[in-house]
Amino acid sequence: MSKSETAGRHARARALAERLGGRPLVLVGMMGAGKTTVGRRLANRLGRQFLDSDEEIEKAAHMSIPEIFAQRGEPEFRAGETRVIARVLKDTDIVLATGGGAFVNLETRALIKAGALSVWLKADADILFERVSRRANRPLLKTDNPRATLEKLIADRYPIYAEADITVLSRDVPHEAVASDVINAALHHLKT
Ligand SMILES: Nc1ncnc2c1ncn2[C@@H]1O[C@H](COP(=O)(O)OP(=O)(O)OP(=O)(O)O)[C@@H](O)[C@H]1O
Ligand SMILES: O=C(O)C1=C[C@@H](O)[C@@H](O)[C@H](O)C1
Ligand SMILES: [Mg+2]
Repeated sequence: MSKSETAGRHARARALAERLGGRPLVLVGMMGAGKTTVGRRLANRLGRQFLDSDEEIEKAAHMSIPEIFAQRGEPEFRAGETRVIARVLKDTDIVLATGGGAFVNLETRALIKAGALSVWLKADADILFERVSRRANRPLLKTDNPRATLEKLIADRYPIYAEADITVLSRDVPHEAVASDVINAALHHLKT
């Protein structure tokens, strides 16, 4: 990347940090969309703290997500997710990566919509399936046909994710490039 491209990239990140003011930036979307990996880079570029709701829940429960699902069940996980997101959104100067189901929950979605700029990281089923297949840490996909389960989740959830303020395609390009796409789309959204 040339010096002027790098300078332009820094300038856009600074401009977005200013325009966001005291609003958290929240990434939503399916498991494997890249919310955690892209979110970390985004926070770094914006000079903000990065938080991940899945990690916060694991810390609070002293258990991994698969253990929480197995020992407490999904409803308890969702209740914990809402609590954690309400708590971390009090801190405005953050980038928050949410778990894949967080925005689908009515109460959690209302919390995010009320105070944050929400960004849907969207990817198609082939990309998501390839990415989530790398690690067996998604309890919702522990079914006889994980691909069909993923497609059902996509069909159910995409109309809901579409309620986010902005949609950005999570392409199979370096994470930095997806982070740049988020910055550009957010700047565009906040200008209009
Ligand atoms: N743009 C990308 N190109 C290639 N691989 C990617 C990209 N974004 C994410 N990945 C890979 O996909 C996998 C899942 O990404 P990540 O954990 O960030 O997703 P997530 O949206 O946080 O999922 P979850 O909802 O389960 O937490 C990781 O191995 C990550 O490196
Ligand atoms: O899509 C989902 O509902 C989930 C995604 C993960 O981030 C975790 O929050 C958990 O595995 C549930
Ligand atoms: Mg994640």
